[in-house]
Amino acid sequence: MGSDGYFCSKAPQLGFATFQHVVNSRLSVNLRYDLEKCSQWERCCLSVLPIRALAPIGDEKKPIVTEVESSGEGDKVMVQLNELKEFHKDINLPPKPLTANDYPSLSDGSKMRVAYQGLTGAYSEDAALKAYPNCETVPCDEFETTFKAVELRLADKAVLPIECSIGGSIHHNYDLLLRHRLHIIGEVQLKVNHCLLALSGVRKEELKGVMSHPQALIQCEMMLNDLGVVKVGTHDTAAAAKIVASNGKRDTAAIASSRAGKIYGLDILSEEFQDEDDNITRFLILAREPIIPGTDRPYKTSIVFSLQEGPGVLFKALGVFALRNINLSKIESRPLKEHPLMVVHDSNEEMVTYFDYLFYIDFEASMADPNAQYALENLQEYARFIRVLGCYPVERI
Ligand SMILES: O=C(O)C(=O)C[C@]1(C(=O)O)C=C[C@@H](O)C=C1
Repeated sequence: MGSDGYFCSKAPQLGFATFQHVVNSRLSVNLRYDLEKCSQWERCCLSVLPIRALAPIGDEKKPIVTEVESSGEGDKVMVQLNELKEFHKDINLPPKPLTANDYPSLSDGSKMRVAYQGLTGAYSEDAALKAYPNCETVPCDEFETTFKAVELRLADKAVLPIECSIGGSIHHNYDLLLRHRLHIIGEVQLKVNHCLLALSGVRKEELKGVMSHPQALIQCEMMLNDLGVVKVGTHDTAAAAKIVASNGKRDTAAIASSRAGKIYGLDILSEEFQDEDDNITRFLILAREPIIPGTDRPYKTSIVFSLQEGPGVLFKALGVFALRNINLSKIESRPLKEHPLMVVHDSNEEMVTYFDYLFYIDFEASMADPNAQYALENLQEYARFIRVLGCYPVERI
């Protein structure tokens, strides 16, 4: 066994399952699970886990810190090609291992470090602060860096935008959820009110260009077309505000939040600049450990699966939820990159190829609910692979 992970062999007829935990290809812990004593939810996981362990999906490699240095490019985490280039603020020292005291209490969010993509003033930081008002936010260079920051214990949680009510799904982040092993432990629905920001005294008529994150540019597309300006994409909305503030150009504005305007000293030319009044972005909160699902309040479960070949398999797969009256709140498909083509034989034994997909589904039920467990057991009949990405309380806006 070459890589880290859980490996499971199941012997339900004997009443137990064996787990082997392999770390750094060396350390191995064997766990014998007594099926009689397992709750239904645990048993359901046992049956889903082997599929997950065997599925050759995603990048199994864990990031390795090979270098720690300060790039002096501001306070952002950049972990590239398995290298930690810089961690937050001004530390030049390697990250110190966390002790039990470093673990924050979940009750008030104090001391918790939450990684997000962007500069200070980005909407993702607003989402982090909405979820954990007293947290320390950790700005990161890329979305993938937020995952690595949590994996490397430089942050406790990551906040990741996953879909916008105007622009739709953020596909790259769906791919990252599968490539990494973090768990979804919550969601944040954030009302996004864009402002058109410029240097003091600038009028709209003077503008030739507007900068922002591509999602924000999409959300304000009609307004920008009316202005007749050139749209320029930036890493995040706060970065656009920072560039406009620091380059001193009076013909360029930024789309960002009013908070970003204050931070970077820009004037607001227009508020609620988005094309639709109701502009909501949904963020996921990710952590190294899953939360224990409950039934005390409405919960949502996010899964990803790929399907066996055959007619109507997707219909049957979705049927396992409909049959149990479980509502689906989201479905997204992504190409199965390692095996993009599915080869099947038709009735004349001719070879036919289809694109092959991963399906991401959010369903409105808790994994503590037997109904949801039966649905997943049933789904296994049609799936080649299933992974539970997380079960978490539903956030209503
Ligand atoms: O650029 C930011 O401020 C972000 O937090 C990213 C992001 C996104 O990726 O959708 C978040 C919310 C808004 O929809 C626009 C941009």
